[in-house]
Amino acid sequence: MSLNLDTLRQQIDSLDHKLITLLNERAQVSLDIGTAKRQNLDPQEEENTHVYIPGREKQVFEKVTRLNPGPLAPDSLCAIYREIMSASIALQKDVMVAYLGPVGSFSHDASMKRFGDSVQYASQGTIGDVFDAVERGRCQYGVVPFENSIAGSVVPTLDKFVKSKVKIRAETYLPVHHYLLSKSSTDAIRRVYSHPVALAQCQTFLNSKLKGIELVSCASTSEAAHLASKEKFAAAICNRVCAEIYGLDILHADIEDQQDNTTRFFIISDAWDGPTASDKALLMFTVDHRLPGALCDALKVFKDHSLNLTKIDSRPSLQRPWHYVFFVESVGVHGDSQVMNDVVTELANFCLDVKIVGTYPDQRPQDTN
Ligand SMILES: O=C(O)C(=O)C[C@]1(C(=O)O)C=C[C@@H](O)C=C1
Repeated sequence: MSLNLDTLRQQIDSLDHKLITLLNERAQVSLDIGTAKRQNLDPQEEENTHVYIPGREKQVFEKVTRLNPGPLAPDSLCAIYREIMSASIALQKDVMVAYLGPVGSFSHDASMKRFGDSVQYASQGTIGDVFDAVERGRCQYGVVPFENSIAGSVVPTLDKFVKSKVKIRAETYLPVHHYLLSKSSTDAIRRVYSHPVALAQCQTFLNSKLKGIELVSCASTSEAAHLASKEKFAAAICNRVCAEIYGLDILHADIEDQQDNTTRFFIISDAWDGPTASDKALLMFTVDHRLPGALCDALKVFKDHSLNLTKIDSRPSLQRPWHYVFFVESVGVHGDSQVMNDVVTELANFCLDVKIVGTYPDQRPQDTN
């Protein structure tokens, strides 16, 4: 049977008509949800209402993936739904998201994948600036890198959590692939710019293809691309999108030492959300080092409550020399639950400070569970 192009396009036109009607019906319901969220609140509370609900979004993504009969690829359908919900957020409220810029950084990529195109973004110079933008209320949400699967914890983020009042509302995982971008050819490159963590992730490539070339650290990979675009014999190691943004050519793709290189980001805000089917909680506590076995006792509290730990790290407390703040993330528990309440009470018996830094839906990629 031969297919007629005009007839097929008429079918598409008719389907688009239905889609637009349905999308607007959905948008109207979303507006009503926005009104419901503000019901019975005083003006100050109304201003602080949260329209971004990570647990509900996780549910929607799971549902559309489950319902998808094909031929649309699951990732394509999720990308469409990302934008539908982004528009939905923007209809309910003006939302501003702070990220570590400039445009084209991995933080920018993570933010766009999390919030979509319809919200507004504010590029920040440092991770500290992202925290400050949220803490001072200039942005309702901020996106900060927390840890990388090769390079480990992002120290400036941990240190900011020690001092800041912001809370973690969501987590998101971004596969990280590095590209060598330049205006010149590989042979002519005299200098390579990148973020130190990215340079550390591309050691094998650098040693084989650019041995002995000057490596220059900068604040972000997109800043590196910006610098490389201004110099004739320079290159940057950065995200693919920087090629278009900064007018650079792709010389080498996927140059990271490990192909499953992934960075976990936190979405920070002034409040976390209610429990979902599967949550995590990140706690921070300082143990009194004069008590023998204090750390062991602290960790035993989690064991006693059958809580599985997914992350443990420590940083100097910045308040007392040789006192350490421990970060412990547990899975299968929400920060507002009775279990977490008991854990905090028991920890307080031998820890100097105990704080829940955040609680958020478990978004680990399937293969890391
Ligand atoms: O369910 C909500 O609370 C909504 O605001 C609706 C909706 C959606 O469009 O589905 C929009 C934004 C939220 O982040 C989650 C879901």
